Order: sequence, then C-alpha cells, then structure tokens
Amino acid sequence: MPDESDAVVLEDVRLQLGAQNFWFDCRIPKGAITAVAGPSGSGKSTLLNLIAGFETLDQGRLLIEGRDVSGLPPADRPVSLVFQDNNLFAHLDLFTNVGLGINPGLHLGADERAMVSTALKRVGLAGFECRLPSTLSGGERQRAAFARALVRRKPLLLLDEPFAALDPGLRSAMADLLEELHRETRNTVMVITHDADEVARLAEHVLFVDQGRISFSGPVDVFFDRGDIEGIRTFLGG
Ligand SMILES: Nc1ncnc2c1ncn2[C@@H]1O[C@H](COP(=O)(O)OP(=O)(O)OP(=O)(O)O)[C@@H](O)[C@H]1O
Repeated sequence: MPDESDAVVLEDVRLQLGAQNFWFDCRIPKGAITAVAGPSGSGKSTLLNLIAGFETLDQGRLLIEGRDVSGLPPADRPVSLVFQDNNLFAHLDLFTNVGLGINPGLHLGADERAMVSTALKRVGLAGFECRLPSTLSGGERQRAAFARALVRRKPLLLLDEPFAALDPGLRSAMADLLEELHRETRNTVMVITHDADEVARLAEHVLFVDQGRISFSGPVDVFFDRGDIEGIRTFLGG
C-alpha cells in the first residue's frame, strides 16, 4: 500500500512503444532528490514522460501524492517537467516564456512579475528578459527552461538532463542552485543524469533503469555499493 512518505508510486506499470516494452514498479520518496540513472535508451525519459502524462500507461496504476493520476492529462498533474531540448515558445521573449510557468493566461501581478525576474536572475539570465529563445545559446535556453520550472512551484519537479548542454562550471553552478532551491522548498525532485559525480552530489535516492525496468531503487550510499549489478558497475566506470 502507498504511504504518505511516497511522492510517486508506480504499481505494475506497463507500456509498449514500438518494439520496446517497459515495466516500472517503484516508489519515489517525498521531499527528496532522486537521481534517475541508466544506460542510453534504457527508458529514463519514458519513465519521466509517464509520470508527467506525456505517455499513457497500458496497464497498472500511477499515484502522485496519493492520488491516482493515470487518466489525467499533463496540465492537471502536480508536476513540472524540464525536457532535454527545453521547450520554450520561439515567438515569445524570455520574460513571457518564464511567466507562462506561473499563469498560462499571463495575467501576472506585481509579485508574480518579481518572481519571474528573480528566477531569471537566479539562473544567471538577468537582463535577458526581452530576448527571443532563438538569440540564446543552448545552455542559456536550458537555464531559461529551468527558471520556468522554478516559478511553477509544483510539488514534483522532473528534470530530464537539465544541465547536459552546459559547460562544467555552469553545470556545477546549476547543480548548486538546484540543491539550494530544494533546501528552500523541500519539493520532490527526479533528475535524469549520466554523471556519477552528479548522483553523489545531488541525490538522496537513486533509481537505476536498465532495459525498460528498474534494476535498483534505494538510498544513494547503497547504490554506490552495488557494483555487483552489472549495469551499475558500468555506470560507475568499473
Ligand atoms: N515513441 C516511441 N516509439 C518507439 N520507440 C520509442 C519511442 N519512444 C522511445 N522509444 C524507445 O524506447 C527506448 C527508451 O527510450 P528513452 O528515451 O526513454 O531512453 P533514455 O534512457 O531516456 O535514453 P537517453 O539516455 O539516450 O536519453 C529507446 O530504445 C527508444 O528508441
């Protein structure tokens, strides 16, 4: 039975995409940062897309904060997702793109406008308010998408390799920012990463996805001791 310490529960969730079969059965602890790791093509993005509602499960049950959301569209789920390829609206400036995170109708009060400016400042994009996404670098677009997710303040934040396009210095600064924001909000975060150092630095809990299944779910210190699981050994460079 799900309990109150679970933010997300996947119960016997099955999905087929083309020739690929996925089976997910796991719990994500509430208020923690969970790293989602695993080989390329193993199903990490698919797992996040299922939780966010961009994929629909064929079978099973998906609970977020105790509520069965299996039949709900993405907009009705208490989730904010940052994709690998961000997803900013090309014809809208950055202020508007981030403001949409707060209110899709863009009726923003003074406090909300201040929240947008603060979020842009925190990701290092103060002064970029009037710029269109096409005039930004890949890393800047990624940071803008992160700012939009921050202002949404949903209980569950899903990040699909949010810092992949950034150089090591910025990557580390964004990881610091994520940690800092997490300390402030204690929301639940799931972050896909290919980087073992990032897992060690950010995560309290780890899910390891391999061939469409979860081959490990547990605390981060246990994860680093599970070199006996072949996929994890490879991930850790062993
Ligand atoms: N709509 C689809 N139709 C058919 N196959 C799909 C579809 N979406 C994903 N797949 C396949 O499912 C597998 C898992 O994809 P997914 O994007 O979840 O992997 P991933 O672990 O996030 O990979 P990466 O680390 O490379 O981003 C891949 O083999 C992919 O080609």
